[in-house]
Formats: sequence, structure tokens, C-alpha cells
Amino acid sequence: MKGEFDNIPIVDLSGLADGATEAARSESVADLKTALETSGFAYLSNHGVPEDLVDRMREMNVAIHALDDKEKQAMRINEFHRGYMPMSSSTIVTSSVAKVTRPNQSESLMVMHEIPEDAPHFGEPLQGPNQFPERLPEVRETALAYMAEMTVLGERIAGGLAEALGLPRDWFAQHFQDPTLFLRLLHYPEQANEEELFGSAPHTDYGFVTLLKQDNVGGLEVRNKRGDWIPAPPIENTFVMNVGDILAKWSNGRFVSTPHRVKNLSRRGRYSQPFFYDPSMRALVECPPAMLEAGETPQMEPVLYGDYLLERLNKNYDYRKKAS
Ligand SMILES: O=C(O)CCC(=O)C(=O)O
Ligand SMILES: [Fe+2]
Repeated sequence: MKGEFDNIPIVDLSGLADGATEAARSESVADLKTALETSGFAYLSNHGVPEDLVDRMREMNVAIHALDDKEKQAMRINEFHRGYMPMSSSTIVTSSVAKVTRPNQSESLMVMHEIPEDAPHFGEPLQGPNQFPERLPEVRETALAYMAEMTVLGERIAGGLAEALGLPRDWFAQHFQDPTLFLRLLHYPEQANEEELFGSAPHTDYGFVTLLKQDNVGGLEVRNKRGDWIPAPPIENTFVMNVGDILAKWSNGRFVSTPHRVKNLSRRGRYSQPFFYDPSMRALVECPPAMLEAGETPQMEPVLYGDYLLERLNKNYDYRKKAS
């Protein structure tokens, strides 16, 4: 049943790899389906992303946040949502989970899909240049390689999700031709243990799926139906995957977008790197009639993913509020 869970299952994704047997594929799809219908969260093992690349990305994340403030400010977030966000610059006011009043205790570098300057849509909302630290040229290279691998994983997962919904394997592909990709390189300093003060306040994610790598500090928690916060500690060689709001709507509520939060009460900094795999800005998100059962009606009005996303971003990030 939805929301009834006390732990987050490990789902072996080897069945989604190219060349896997049909039996292995069915098993991965079935396990993914159960996890996403129940908790909306899963640890993914055998995901196919090289661990040395994941480790290099983590090292870059640590190096970025060790830069001095001047270097960070030089890449301060631009109107295309790319660059450095200082501590306390986002408050998740759209959270349906809690009334969030205190800003998140984190700093981050937001990297998105690259747009060549001569691309016809360069300059449109969220289609502009990334910003990387001048002193660390390897960051760009590593982030782009990491996003490319994570996109392959996202595509595989989308194939599995389509099958779990009774749709053809490639059903989502048409909506991900120019996927909207976010790689957020986060640092949560040690924080005070105060009420309503979080590294990341209780929220659900906006998008399709989130694929998170965290270090070994811990502090991520997921809320079940009873209202208990279930810890989601790191498990080696896995990603934590969760369903975002747009996938929950798209699947007519089959998959659940579950509240989660982060509090870093350890005595050291915590580093994490969520990758958000989202549809093209122009994708029309509309519940596929083929997945509806007799008598079932779509719960959502069709929406352009780009419109939906911009509305959320404009409300939650300080740097966008003046413009909106
Ligand atoms: O850092 C984490 O563990 C989770 C971050 C998160 O929930 C988010 O960025 O949406
Ligand atoms: Fe999240």
C-alpha cells in the first residue's frame, strides 16, 4: 500500500541493461514498480554507472566548496539556473509537506545540460551557459561525463517505468529528446539542532526522477504514511532514486512522490550530488490513455513541463523572485 513502508528496498537494475534476459528484465521492472508504488524510493544496485566516475565527481564536489568565497561569487547563479548558490538562498515555499519558513542550510553549484551558443533555443528560459570554477578545469569535464552516464541510466529507468505502467518500453522517449538535466553539487555544513532548521527542509521533488549519490555522513530521511521519518543512509555502490511530482502526476498517482528532508547533525560537512532527470521543456505531460483502467479518469490537466518547472523555480529561489 502507498506510503506503508519502514525501510527502502534495494532494486537490482541489472535486468534493464542492454542484452539482459527477458526474465531478468521482468524482475527488475516488477521490483521497481513495487518500490515506486509503495515508498516512491529505492536504492538502485547494478546501475551501470562507473564507480570511479562517481568518486571523481564527489572529489570535485568537495574541491568546489573548498574554494574561497571570491571564486564562488564569480560563478554566482545566472538567470539560466546555472552556477553557485550560497548558503540560505532557497526556501521551499511550494512545499506541500510543511510550512517552510527558514532557508535551507546548504550551498551548491548547479550544473545543467549544456547548450551550444549557436543552438536555436540558446537564451530561452533555462537554456544558457553553465558556470564552472576557473581554478578547477577538471570540474567541467567530470560533470559533463557524469551527466552523460546518468542520462543513460535515466533512459533505462524510463524504459522500465513505461513497462511498469503497461506502456511500450520507449513510451517516454519522445518526451526526453532534449531532457532537462540538473546536477546539484551540494555541501551541507554541520548545522545547529534547532526546530524547523534543515539542510533541506521537508519537500517533494518537482521533476521526473531523482538519482542521488550521498557521502557516508547520513542525514537523509523519508516520510511514510504514519508520519515517521525513515532514515535513508548511504549504501555503497547504489544510488537513491525517488519519484518526483511530475512523474507522480504523469502516472496518474500510481507512483508516489514522497516527502524527504536532510539534517546534518554530524560534526562534519556532508556532500551529496542529486541528479534530476526531467523531460524536455516543451514536453506535454499528459496521462497516457493507454495506461488507464476502465472507468479511471486522468487526475491532472495536461501541462507543458517547461511552464510547470518555471513556476516552481520562480517561487523557491531568491535570485529569481525579483524577476517573477
Ligand atoms: O542531499 C540529499 O541527500 C537530498 C537532496 C534533495 O532532496 C534535493 O536536492 O532535492
Ligand atoms: Fe529532494
